[in-house]
Amino acid sequence: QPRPMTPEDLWAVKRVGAPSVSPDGKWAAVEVTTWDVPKDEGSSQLWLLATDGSKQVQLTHTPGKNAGPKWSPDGSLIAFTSKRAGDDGAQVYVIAPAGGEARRVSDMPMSPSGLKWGADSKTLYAVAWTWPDTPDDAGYRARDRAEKEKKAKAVVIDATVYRYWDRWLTDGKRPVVFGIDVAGGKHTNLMAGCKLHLPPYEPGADDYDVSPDGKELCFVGDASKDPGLDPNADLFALPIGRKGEPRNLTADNAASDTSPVYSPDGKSIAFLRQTTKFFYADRRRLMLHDGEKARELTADLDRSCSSPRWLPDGKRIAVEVEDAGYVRIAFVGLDGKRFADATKVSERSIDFARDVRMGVYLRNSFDEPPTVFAHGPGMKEPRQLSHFNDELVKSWKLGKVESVAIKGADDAAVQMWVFYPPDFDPAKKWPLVQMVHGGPHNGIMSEFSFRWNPQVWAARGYVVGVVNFHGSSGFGQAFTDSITGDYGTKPLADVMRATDWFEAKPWIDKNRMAAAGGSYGGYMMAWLNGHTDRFKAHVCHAGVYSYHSQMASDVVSGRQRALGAFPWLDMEKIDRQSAQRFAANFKTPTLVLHGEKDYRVPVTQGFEYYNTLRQKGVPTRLVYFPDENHWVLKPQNALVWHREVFGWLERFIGRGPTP
Ligand SMILES: CSCC[C@H](NC(C)=O)C(=O)N[C@@H](C)C(=O)N[C@@H](CO)C(=O)O
Repeated sequence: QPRPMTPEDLWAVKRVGAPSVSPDGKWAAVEVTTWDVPKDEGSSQLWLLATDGSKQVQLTHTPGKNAGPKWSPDGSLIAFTSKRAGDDGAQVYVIAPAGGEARRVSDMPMSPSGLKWGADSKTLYAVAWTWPDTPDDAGYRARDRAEKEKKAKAVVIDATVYRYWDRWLTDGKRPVVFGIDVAGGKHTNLMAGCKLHLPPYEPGADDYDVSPDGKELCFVGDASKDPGLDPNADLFALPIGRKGEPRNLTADNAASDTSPVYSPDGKSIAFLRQTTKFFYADRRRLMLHDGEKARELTADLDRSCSSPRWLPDGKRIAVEVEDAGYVRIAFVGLDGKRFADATKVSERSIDFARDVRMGVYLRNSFDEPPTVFAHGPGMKEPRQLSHFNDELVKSWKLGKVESVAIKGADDAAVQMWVFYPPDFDPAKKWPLVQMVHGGPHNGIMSEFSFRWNPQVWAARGYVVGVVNFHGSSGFGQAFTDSITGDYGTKPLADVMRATDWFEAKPWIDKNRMAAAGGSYGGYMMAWLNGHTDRFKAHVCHAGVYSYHSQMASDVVSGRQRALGAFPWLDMEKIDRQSAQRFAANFKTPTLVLHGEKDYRVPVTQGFEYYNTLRQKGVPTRLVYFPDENHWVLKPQNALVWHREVFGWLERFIGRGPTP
């Protein structure tokens, strides 16, 4: 008998990672993560999925994390990272697709990640953090020991960016690319002595590529004087195994150039380009560099591209594109011609078989956790390969999801998702929760969320509205950029107009409406509190309370563009966009939640908001997570989060239809 979905279900889902397909297209390797909630621990194992859909076979059994499988071009091995007995940190392992014992390839003092194979299947490449002045392992180990033995824990900072997300960047280590010999395990820092490094933010396989002949590394680096102050990520080509300086391939562009991938013949490099500085949501264009110059392939596409991947024919490049509520994989020809399916699901992480026409990718939607599918000639429809969650998904009684077009700020068309409770009866009156997304330049696509999952909220008996308000991604660049310099006004108007839309429905109980949001969505909670009393309760997770206080964020450069001014040049402008300015109006009971390791919206923002509400006598409660960052990622904490959030909503707007 199907039943409503619960927060526990989010931890019962087996979380499937990006597939890697065998060259002959017969198998896909994936990482599958399962969670032991009582132990608060995750474990990842590798599985093989037959692309004829006939079977799924577990390949690794060692407890812990076996991560990021990559199939070798000759088909003989699958590389992955794992921390096993005797390893200080994760190392590179290989395993035969037929199974058996995995073999440790690397023995590095650091933990490599972001693996890629060389075209000859003899070399693996990986990202690892090291000190620029410790070229060998002995030097690294000595420095590592010395750092750990230091009694003084004080950190002296003279960099612009010194921490990112939840990691301090003050130990002097920087991410670089290593080459690792698969047979002997010898590792070499390919960037030793070149003075550049990968961006120290979330370095990974997308930040570099190696030419098919193994003679050149192309990596993302930043040669500007102070990349924190004036960022300019560029692509650099560096000879491997011979002397040579890195050559800047994208010096003509002052903004960000990223995600290089060599064409199968090695003659060109596909990559992504932004042209507006200080704007993280600038449209990412798909570019092609022929060794001399670059040209854009998506000039007529008013959408942002990510994750470029060559098709083996060398004539097309696949990119992921957010488009009006869905993530689509678009195939872009070298002449700029494009093709993308218009399915009502989202698709990501495609990998192509080398020797046959076969693409394997992840499909997901609001109703379906990431699931592996294959598509190739002879298949009328994409074929489902993974079945880890079939039974669980079948056990859920999910409500209907609708996409509606409303008139938002300035009467402009704005898209909103509406989630109905599983037992929705339009003859009854239901409480409403407006769930406001973060960013602000994110969009809510039809994807399965493991944190803010609207279906879980709808299952509690709420109608849930999710507005892709002005500023959201996936609706064109002008829409994304339409809140620059005025972060609050249009998104507020959109949420209010969306709430009018709901209020006009006979099935909404106007007296039982609440709003909830995280990060920028949390900003919108405090902003709503200063501007309206129509909601009976708010939930504010990791919210930006004051844009003055965001000077303590890990990312500071760029806010002058977002907010329209540097604070010292127009303090009033920053103040006008800060929710704090409207504190005199605060009346709405608010649950505030925040994590200590949140460097994006520092935890003091949560304290400021909570303390203000408390001093004013507005009902409030603070849920503090000492071991979480901007997001709540641990199962036990996530269950507390949901218990507190749902408890708060129930206290002020109840749940289910009005009796
Ligand atoms: C496209 S992600 C948003 C990035 C944004 N960057 C900066 C420099 O502010 C950001 O981190 N915004 C947060 C305040 C936020 O709203 N985060 C969202 C999205 O990651 C969240 O849901 O956590």
